[in-house]
Amino acid sequence: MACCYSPCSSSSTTFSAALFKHEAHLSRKLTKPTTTRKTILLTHNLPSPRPNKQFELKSTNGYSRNAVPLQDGLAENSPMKEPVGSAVEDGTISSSYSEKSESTLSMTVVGASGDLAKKKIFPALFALFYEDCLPEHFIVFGYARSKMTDEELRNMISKTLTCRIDKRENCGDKMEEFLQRCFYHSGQYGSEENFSELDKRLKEKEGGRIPKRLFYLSIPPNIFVDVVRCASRCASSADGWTRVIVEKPFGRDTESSAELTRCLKQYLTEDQIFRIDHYLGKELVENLSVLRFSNLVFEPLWSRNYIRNVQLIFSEDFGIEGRGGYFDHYGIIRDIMQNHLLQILALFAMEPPVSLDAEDIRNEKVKVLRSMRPLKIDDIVVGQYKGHSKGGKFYPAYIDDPTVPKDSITPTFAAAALFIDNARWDGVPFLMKAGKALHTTRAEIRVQFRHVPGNLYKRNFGTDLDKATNELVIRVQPNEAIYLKINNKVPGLGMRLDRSDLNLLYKARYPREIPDAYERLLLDAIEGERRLFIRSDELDAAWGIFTPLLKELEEKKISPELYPYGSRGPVGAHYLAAKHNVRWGDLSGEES
Ligand SMILES: NC(=O)C1=CN([C@@H]2O[C@H](COP(=O)(O)OP(=O)(O)OC[C@H]3O[C@@H](n4cnc5c(N)ncnc54)[C@H](OP(=O)(O)O)[C@@H]3O)[C@@H](O)[C@H]2O)C=CC1
Ligand SMILES: O=C1O[C@H](COP(=O)(O)O)[C@@H](O)[C@H](O)[C@H]1O
Repeated sequence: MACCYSPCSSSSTTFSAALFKHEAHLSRKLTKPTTTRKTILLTHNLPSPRPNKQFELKSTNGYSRNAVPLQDGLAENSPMKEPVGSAVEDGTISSSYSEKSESTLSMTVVGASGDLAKKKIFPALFALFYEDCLPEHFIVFGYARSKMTDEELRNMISKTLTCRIDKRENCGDKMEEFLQRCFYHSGQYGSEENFSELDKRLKEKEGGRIPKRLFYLSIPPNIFVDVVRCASRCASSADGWTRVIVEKPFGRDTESSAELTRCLKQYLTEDQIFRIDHYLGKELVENLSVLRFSNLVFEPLWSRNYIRNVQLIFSEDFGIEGRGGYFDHYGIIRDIMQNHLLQILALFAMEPPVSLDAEDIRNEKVKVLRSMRPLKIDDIVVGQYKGHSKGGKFYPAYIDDPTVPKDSITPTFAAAALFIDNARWDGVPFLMKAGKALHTTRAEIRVQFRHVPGNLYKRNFGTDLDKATNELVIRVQPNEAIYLKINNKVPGLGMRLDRSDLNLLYKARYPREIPDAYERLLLDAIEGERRLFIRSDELDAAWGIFTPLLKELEEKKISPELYPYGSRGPVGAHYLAAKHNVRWGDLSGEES
């Protein structure tokens, strides 16, 4: 496939040299993990020369925020050879330590006029500001081609900012304060001149403080590399750090993803790249490891010995609604399965990591992904929604959308059976199902346990023993919950058994608003915490599972099974599950 990104430029030797140097440094770092941890502990115990509110915060992995390594890949000419404010191993403090409070955070949302920026990024930044999670000195720049003044940007984003339902004090004042820190610069995505102008404006606002610059690429993927080239050459931080959050899609297959990574790495080092998968920022996905590794009752059951199958289910009750320009080129397998559902699967199935350090966790995720069998055509069912009338209303087919070609065979639904060929999971089907325009909107993990051996109450269950097995449901959204289906005696003199739920319903137990996934992820990127971002080898392993299948589907032009808008999806999904002796938990009729 031809490179869809702009050709890497002539000065790449300089960057490659920097990259080489940095990778050498990184590999030293990776082979000496204890050094990093020692540094963290030392940093923990250091008195802060000046109180800084950042020092009171906790990063999302539970470490003190300043315990998270701030060290990033440094550009060739950067004078910053040690992270600002870091402690060295003998307990001394680097000379620039006291300057830390004199640094400033500059966030540039590239593609600020777009849907994601308005819907998610600006509101998440405001929520962080509202919760006092941003440093004292910060600014937010919007960048896009659309012409807008600072005031017009503020106007635009003010429409989507909200205060937490449970915390409304000073909402208006806080919003105004936040908006005053927001600015806009209009420019082309591939223009170094325009990025130099942005740099100038950033510097004006940074007021001589050490800049920590975060760029969020909220733009179509074909311009990622252009932006990274311009930002790294003309608007990166000379003496602080520069990080780039990259939105999906990270390519369409193994080759294009590797090419994207190769092109990005002409200008950035791996640890400057924050590949976002917003499902990793969701509360219940974040809780998965806590559930597994901090409760004795779950982890011992977490294997082929007790688990019959695992189901990862995503559904939306609306269709593509004008996003066909993007979606038709990718389809549901790339849009949801290869990233969101596979990331959940990796966290679910990985071995216990050595620690909560980003690299320890990501190493385990890579291992489990690499143990997975590449998908075959027999392991998948694809579907596409068709028009349907209900209650006097007509719901259009996928191909009725003006942004979709009339003869499109892009799947809007897929169900797949995946297998992990390792000792823990040998033979356990991991079923995935993802679809648009279905009967409900939901994302959940269902764990179906094996039958109780020699069950004394067998005759109380009738013939369908599957129905009597325990099922653990982790409902990611909506109505976050964790519940365990158990068998219970119905109170009374007889011996009648009943299916009941041990139910942890979040809104009942934790009556406060759950932060949006983007808040957690932005905060982590600001803090340099990489645990919830995708490393390049992880991405490569993920594509390895799906690429052969995606190619075969496209080469053979496999037609999707049509299903009515608002239905439960194609019947083929049931046959696929049945082939592996599985019944979809969400369709059992007793779902909560
Ligand atoms: N929207 C969502 O819910 C989600 C989006 N994403 C990803 O986030 C990124 C941004 O998404 P979204 O905001 O929806 O995208 P948009 O299509 O809204 O694009 C964002 C901005 O990029 C500019 N742009 C759009 N098309 C082009 C083009 N062909 N060439 C150059 N510039 C263009 C426009 O700004 P201007 O014309 O002013 O320059 C636009 O406002 C994408 O990578 C997407 O895949 C990921 C998950 C969910
Ligand atoms: O990444 C994507 O996610 C959304 C669903 O996200 P959610 O947080 O609302 O569940 C999906 O609609 C979109 O197609 C996809 O690109």
